[in-house]
Amino acid sequence: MSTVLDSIIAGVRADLAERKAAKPMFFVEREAVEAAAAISPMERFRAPGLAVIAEVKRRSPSKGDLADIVDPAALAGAYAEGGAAAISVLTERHRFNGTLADLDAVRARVDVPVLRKDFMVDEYQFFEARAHGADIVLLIVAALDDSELGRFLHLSKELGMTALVETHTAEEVDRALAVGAELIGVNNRNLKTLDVDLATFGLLADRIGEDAVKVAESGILSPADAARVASEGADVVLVGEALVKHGSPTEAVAEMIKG
Ligand SMILES: O=C(O)c1ccccc1NCC(=O)[C@H](O)[C@H](O)COP(=O)(O)O
Repeated sequence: MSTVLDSIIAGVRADLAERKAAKPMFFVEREAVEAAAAISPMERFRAPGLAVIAEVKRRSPSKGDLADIVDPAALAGAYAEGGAAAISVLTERHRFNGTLADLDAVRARVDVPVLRKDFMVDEYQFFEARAHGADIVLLIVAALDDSELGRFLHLSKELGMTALVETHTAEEVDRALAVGAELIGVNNRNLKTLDVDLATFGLLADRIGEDAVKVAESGILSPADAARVASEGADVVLVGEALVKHGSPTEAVAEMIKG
């Protein structure tokens, strides 16, 4: 049976085919090599205290329209002012109303690392991410086989980027560890059903162990939720909805950090 994730990826592949036709790989590879070097988020993520990856998120398959973000750079600047350790920018068009132009605008505004949050299924997207200034890319274990996972992790590193390897089950955590992921996310949202269960992070955190940096993703709606996952071992939280709907993004990030 086809899942939400399958249908998102079908749209991503169709868009990708258009971009590849408009700008062949050779040109994107050159732009990636010429881009300013990527910034590693790992030192900040490993530092004491909870780090926040603050997301620029207009809409989502689970919640529909969330916020009318006309100036993503201003939002990212406000997040950085509140102490965000990194900014996540959704660049998928059909379900999230994001663009690569959002990534460009955010990259130009902030000095903290920037995550290109998309559904990465093809080498081209990694060169493209780097060409547009991304420092971090997302690898969703549920969307990739082991060979793709290993290849894309390696390619991310070769381009100087850090891969956030996203899991949702014990088996996916084991697959992430097997390819040597150093930054592992547990998504509290099941991308096949869109159900959110904040307990997911706590159930999987121990399995990740102490070597990898642990990121709790999705469904963190309040500082109390952030404090909960931090107490369960999260080094980092990735937050979208709660920040874009808060009204004062700088304060919202600062409150999440305090927990
Ligand atoms: O947000 C969704 O509905 C969604 C559905 C299908 C695939 C991915 C989806 N979201 C991407 C994310 O990972 C979240 O934007 C991110 O973790 C922040 O989540 P939240 O704080 O709950 O907005």
